[in-house]
Amino acid sequence: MSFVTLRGLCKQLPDRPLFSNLNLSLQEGELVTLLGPSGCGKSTLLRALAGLTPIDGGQILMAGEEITHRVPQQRQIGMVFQHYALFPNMSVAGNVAFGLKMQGVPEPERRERVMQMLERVELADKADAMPGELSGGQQQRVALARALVVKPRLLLLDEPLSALDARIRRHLRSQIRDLVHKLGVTTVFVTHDQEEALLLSDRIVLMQDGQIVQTGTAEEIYARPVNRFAARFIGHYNLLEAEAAQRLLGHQGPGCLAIRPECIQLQPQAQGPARVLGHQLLGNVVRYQVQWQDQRLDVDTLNQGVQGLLEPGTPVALQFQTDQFREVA
Ligand SMILES: Nc1ncnc2c1ncn2[C@@H]1O[C@H](COP(=O)(O)OP(=O)(O)OP(=O)(O)O)[C@@H](O)[C@H]1O
Repeated sequence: MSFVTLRGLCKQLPDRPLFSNLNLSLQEGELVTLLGPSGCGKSTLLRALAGLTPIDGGQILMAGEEITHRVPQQRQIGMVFQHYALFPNMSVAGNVAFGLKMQGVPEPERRERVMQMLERVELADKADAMPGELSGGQQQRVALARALVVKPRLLLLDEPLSALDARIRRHLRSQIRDLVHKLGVTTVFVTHDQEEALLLSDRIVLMQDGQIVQTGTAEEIYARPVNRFAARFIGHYNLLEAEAAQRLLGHQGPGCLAIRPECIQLQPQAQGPARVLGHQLLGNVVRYQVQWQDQRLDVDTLNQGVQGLLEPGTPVALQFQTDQFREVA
């Protein structure tokens, strides 16, 4: 049975509907990411779950109870935002203890729970520090501890890593994943970063223009995108219209052919039918842009070092892993 259910949610903006009849279920203990481009409605959906944004129709249920009209304080939800929003004049321990104090938890238990949670986020030695003395990543861990210490039924994270640098981001990402799984708290994580969603989620909810385009595990969405948008947004697929797929590859089918960049091999060849246009270094992967007749393709290869790079203008032959072709609407 689902733990959280959004049923027929509607949200009207002054000039247009954002959601109309949006449906989503979350299982207890799962970590779900809302993924989509800027403006698709991720934050509004999260805020509706939290009770911070009123909705114009539909129902929200948690553990079988309707909470649609409950104020945020009555929903037992923990939230972490992109900007840390810690109380600057309170110590780290004071910040984490705040919610427990509000709940009337007595001092000895409060102290014990705060220290336990700070240990879990590896900040026990900073209990007496002030937020201003901490790095961005540390402040975000305090915000996480503050949200979790009250044992929320649902944890909502709105782009919590966006303001951090790449290395800290990676570390904190796996820390969040491990922690929420260990505590078994149902979690919704908003991001526009597909890599973050692929690495974090038990399930991804892919959104576009206020609608859910596809839900599934990282593997499912990556390997079986339902449409062009999903194919571009998640897998960086090359898209060939049916006519081009037939003409160039002899592929018969009514839909658009989606080909992942890593499912094409390049071979330098004097008579090669395609030509390298340029490349981008993505760390251990080199992404080539290749012109093949009227089509421009992205091709990913392993980075074998600078001496192995193909210069712009190099003629190449292309080999395709045809069993990885995917037709999309
Ligand atoms: N109170 C409001 N009044 C008018 N328009 C709003 C309001 N709240 C949100 N919107 C609009 O709704 C759309 C969705 O916004 P939302 O912040 O939910 O998107 P998002 O996917 O979280 O984007 P981002 O990643 O940029 O935050 C945007 O076009 C935004 O301008």
